[in-house]
Amino acid sequence: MLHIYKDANEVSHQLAEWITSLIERTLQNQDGFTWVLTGGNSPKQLYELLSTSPYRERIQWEKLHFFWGDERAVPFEDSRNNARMTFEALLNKVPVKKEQVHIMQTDLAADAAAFAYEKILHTYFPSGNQTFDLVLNGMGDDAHTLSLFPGSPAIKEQEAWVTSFWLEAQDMYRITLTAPVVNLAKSVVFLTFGANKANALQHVLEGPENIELYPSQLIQPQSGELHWFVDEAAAGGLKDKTSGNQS
Ligand SMILES: O=C1O[C@H](COP(=O)(O)O)[C@@H](O)[C@H](O)[C@H]1O
Repeated sequence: MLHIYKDANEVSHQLAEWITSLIERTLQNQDGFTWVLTGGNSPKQLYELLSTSPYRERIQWEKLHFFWGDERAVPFEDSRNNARMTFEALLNKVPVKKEQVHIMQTDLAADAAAFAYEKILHTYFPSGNQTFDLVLNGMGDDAHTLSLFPGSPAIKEQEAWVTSFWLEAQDMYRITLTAPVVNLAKSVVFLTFGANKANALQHVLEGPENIELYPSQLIQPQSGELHWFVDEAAAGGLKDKTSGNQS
């Protein structure tokens, strides 16, 4: 489902409400909530909002379990590290214990970190039939999501839930969840705003399938929900701007 709002600020506020309501509804029927966080720049305002009233008080933080969709294989202290950004914007400001938070261990070699992370995921989801309650994704202006970059080996992974690879363009290893594990989630939501994303969004939502060029097309939950929270600028290239179901 496509949700279009005026600007980045409104997208972030609306998504903060949507996520908080999802957590409240879910915890009425189960005892925990597993949430994959995204990195990059787009979610910073969202994270900061969630750490403040009314969301801070509404969310039962002690029942949440946090994961990341991807990581730059740089030390936690490095400003490019996704987990570091998330701690600064959210996790340092809310009452969560370290046992609830599962960062990708960038102090290990990337392939070892991926292997270790996959083991953690299988302890949470032993059946392998359904995974996270929520996956929050961003999308780059090149239509990448997570660290599933155009032309990268990670977009071809059909078995492993976590993989790693050398990203030549950024001179670093990346560690990422793969499409198979994300597509087993109950809800996946993309947070995408800015005119620089319009071309990619139009191709991803309305263009022919081409996952090599537009990896975000890989994210098609098998039984879960797929939502896009976007602003008018990012939606500028869409032929169909009606909020509602998109393929
Ligand atoms: O490199 C990354 O980019 C994507 C998109 O970031 P954004 O700032 O354009 O939203 C992000 O979702 C991912 O976690 C990150 O590693």
